[in-house]
Amino acid sequence: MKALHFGAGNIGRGFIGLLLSQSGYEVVFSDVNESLVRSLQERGSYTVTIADENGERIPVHGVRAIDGRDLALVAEEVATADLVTTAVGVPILKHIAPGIAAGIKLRMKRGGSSLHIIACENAIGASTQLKEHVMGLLSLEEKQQAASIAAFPDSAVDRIVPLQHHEDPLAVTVEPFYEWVINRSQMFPGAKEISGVHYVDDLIPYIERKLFTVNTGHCSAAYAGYRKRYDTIQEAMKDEEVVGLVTGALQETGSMLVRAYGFDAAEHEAYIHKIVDRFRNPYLSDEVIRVGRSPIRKLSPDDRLVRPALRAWEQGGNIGHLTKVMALALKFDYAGDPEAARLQGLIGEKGVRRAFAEVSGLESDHALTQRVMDDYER
Ligand SMILES: NC(=O)c1ccc[n+]([C@@H]2O[C@H](COP(=O)([O-])OP(=O)(O)OC[C@H]3O[C@@H](n4cnc5c(N)ncnc54)[C@H](O)[C@@H]3O)[C@@H](O)[C@H]2O)c1
Ligand SMILES: O=P(O)(O)OC[C@@H](O)[C@@H](O)[C@H](O)[C@H](O)CO
Repeated sequence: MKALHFGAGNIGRGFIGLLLSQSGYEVVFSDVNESLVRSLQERGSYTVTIADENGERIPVHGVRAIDGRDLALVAEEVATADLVTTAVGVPILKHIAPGIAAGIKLRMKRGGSSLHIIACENAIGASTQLKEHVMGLLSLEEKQQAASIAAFPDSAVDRIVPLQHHEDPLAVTVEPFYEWVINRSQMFPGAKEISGVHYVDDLIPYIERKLFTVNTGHCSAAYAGYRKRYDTIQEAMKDEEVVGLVTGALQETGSMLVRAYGFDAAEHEAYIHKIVDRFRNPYLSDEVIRVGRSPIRKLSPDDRLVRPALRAWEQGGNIGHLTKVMALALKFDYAGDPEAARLQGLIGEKGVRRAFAEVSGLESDHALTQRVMDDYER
């Protein structure tokens, strides 16, 4: 059994590649980072270290890697894979679509079996987004045929994997916790299950609970931490003011989620506590610039700040901490982050109100925009 995984980065090696290998797949990574691909080709293995008091080291053997820029090679691997997964970042999905589309065409020509293609990205409906990119590259006839051979189940993935700074370029340190949830209702019947994955028939409550708790809380710590000149989330989480903002934002998204999905309030509170503890993990060093990366994406309409805040506001709930985090995101001016630089350019060019309206999809005179602007001025 072979799994082709796009993106041999932190989550690719530290979570998806590891789980697929433990599940009996031969893992083939496709990546555009030449030195990473070369190291994987030369060594064919790497080590995952669990960031806790035991520091268990888990070897992952028998992996291969291909150059993701070689379209023919990518297509051949897609055509012969038993599973395709991705962890490349949402904006990259459109760039891997041509290789996947070419692979599906090849597979159809050869009369190959059905295939699941699962995007493991931090977004609602990431596999569906990938499907749209892929289907957009097929003719009408190919699209009809592809629908019976390729399915794109959405998924939610959760494991904190920081930027890695080791002598060994393939070594990856990850937190002990992980959760991978896949929408079974978008899969072909009778598919082999990946061990360690939780299959559900309705993914939306799971992905929203994850994105609007783990990722809302995480970026709250990152943007507040950046403002207070902390380097890592772990340092920021020692500051009671940062913790107050994080837990305040999570109370706001939590109340919204409990109202929207009928989650048990006490269980959700325990979920929040567990996540805040994960941010504090002393065995990890997770930089605020990673967690705050891509502020335009994080301020976009369906992401971890605007969507839960708008929904909470519509429900008549509190949003005072969330608007403050959005204001802090507008002040995330780390020059090494292309989106942060673009956002600061937009603010300089159009003013902060119009820049926020543009990235958030909210009207300039929306009540929520006004509250973000008030916090920004403060
Ligand atoms: N790191 C985490 O804690 C974490 C947890 C859950 C989800 N995620 C999500 O997983 C995704 C990847 O995050 P990451 O932290 O692993 O990032 P990363 O930068 O470590 O890894 C991304 C990899 O994709 C590769 N890539 C870029 N363009 C490519 C292409 N065209 N073809 C093949 N590979 C390509 C990069 O070279 C890189 O190795 C993101 O969507 C992120 O939101 C990350
Ligand atoms: O990957 P991003 O940029 O969407 O978000 C940064 C972090 O919050 C994220 O990578 C978390 O570490 C991860 O989502 C935990 O499961």
